[in-house]
Amino acid sequence: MSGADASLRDGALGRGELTLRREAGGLVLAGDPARYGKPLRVDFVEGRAAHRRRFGGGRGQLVARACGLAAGITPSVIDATAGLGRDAFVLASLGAEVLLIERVASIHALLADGLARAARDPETAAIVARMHLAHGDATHELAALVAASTVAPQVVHLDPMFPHREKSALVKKEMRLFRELAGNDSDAPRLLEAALDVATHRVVVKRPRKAPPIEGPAPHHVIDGKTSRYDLYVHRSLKA
Ligand SMILES: C[S@@+](CC[C@H](N)C(=O)[O-])C[C@H]1O[C@@H](n2cnc3c(N)ncnc32)[C@H](O)[C@@H]1O
Repeated sequence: MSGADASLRDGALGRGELTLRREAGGLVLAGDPARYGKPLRVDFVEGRAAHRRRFGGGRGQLVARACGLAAGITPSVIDATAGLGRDAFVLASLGAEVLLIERVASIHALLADGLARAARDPETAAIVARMHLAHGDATHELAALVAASTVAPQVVHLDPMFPHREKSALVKKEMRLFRELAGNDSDAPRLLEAALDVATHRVVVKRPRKAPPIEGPAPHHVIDGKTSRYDLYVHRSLKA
């Protein structure tokens, strides 16, 4: 699906297979549970995000190392494939200013709702104050979206969708819902080009461990994790 089709990406909503509705705990995206599993919502206050914030391993976490967070170094980051904001929240928890860009309107709406709820909670308010959300297609508008924000593009973080990246049935259902909305992000090579143009220091790309790098220039470094890895494209080193 090309970036020009971004307005069609919420097609599953248009076909009535998925609905976006407000519940007591916030905005949820829901469909037939047999096909899509549990409704999707963004929650930075409780659950997985809270657990990771409290016990997650700080700057030793894969995403933090890939983005260059180290003792005395906290770069600003553009997360050009924001999704549910999990990676961005980890980076913001560690002190980074992050611009999150998401092109799918319903996913952007879930994120905006999750950020607004987290802004009202004393435990997460300071963290989400560092998270700045934009709606747009980073493949086509990255330079303009970055220029309109206050976040410097020292590091651009990319995590495009990749087919069959997770094994468990539970995650597969969540991924199915996501894929219905986002497609396979087949324009990732052009997104990488756009990211390399705006990043002042590095572009980092999250991939499933065994997947090939995104088509284009070869990464300079690779950081391997248990299930995923990061390909690093380095313009210049980050300094304290
Ligand atoms: C695998 S998910 C990212 C998950 C995210 N890293 C997280 O921690 O929740 C990929 C997301 O990037 C979005 N996306 C992909 N290409 C994009 C682009 N060119 N501009 C904006 N968003 C994009 C997709 O719509 C999808 O929501």
